[in-house]
Amino acid sequence: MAAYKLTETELQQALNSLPGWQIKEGKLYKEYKFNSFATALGWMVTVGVHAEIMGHHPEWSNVYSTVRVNLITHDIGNAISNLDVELGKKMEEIYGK
Ligand SMILES: C[C@H](O)[C@H](O)[C@H]1CNC2=NC(N)=NC(=O)C2=N1
Repeated sequence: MAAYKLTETELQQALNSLPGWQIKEGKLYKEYKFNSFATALGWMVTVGVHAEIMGHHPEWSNVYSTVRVNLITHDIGNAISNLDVELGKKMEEIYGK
């Protein structure tokens, strides 16, 4: 799917449906907490499969049971796109399972 830069209005609407997410240094950011390293890693693997299917990949880091995620689209000059929102929603869906 093609990536397009979101307008400020679209971005605000997206944030309303992404609990705990914020704009940090120009990226869509969230810190996820898990019960254990294994749970965090399992979530990352499932999200990673979806990222690969989408052809859209997160910047993220893991320390024990914490995963910090930054979503940005390199192909459109490092702007937040529809694909970042789609991936963020997929992360929420998998986190809630
Ligand atoms: C060709 C390939 O689909 C592109 O390079 C994709 C890969 N994954 C990507 N991931 C992210 N986060 N941004 C991109 O612009 C991007 N581009």
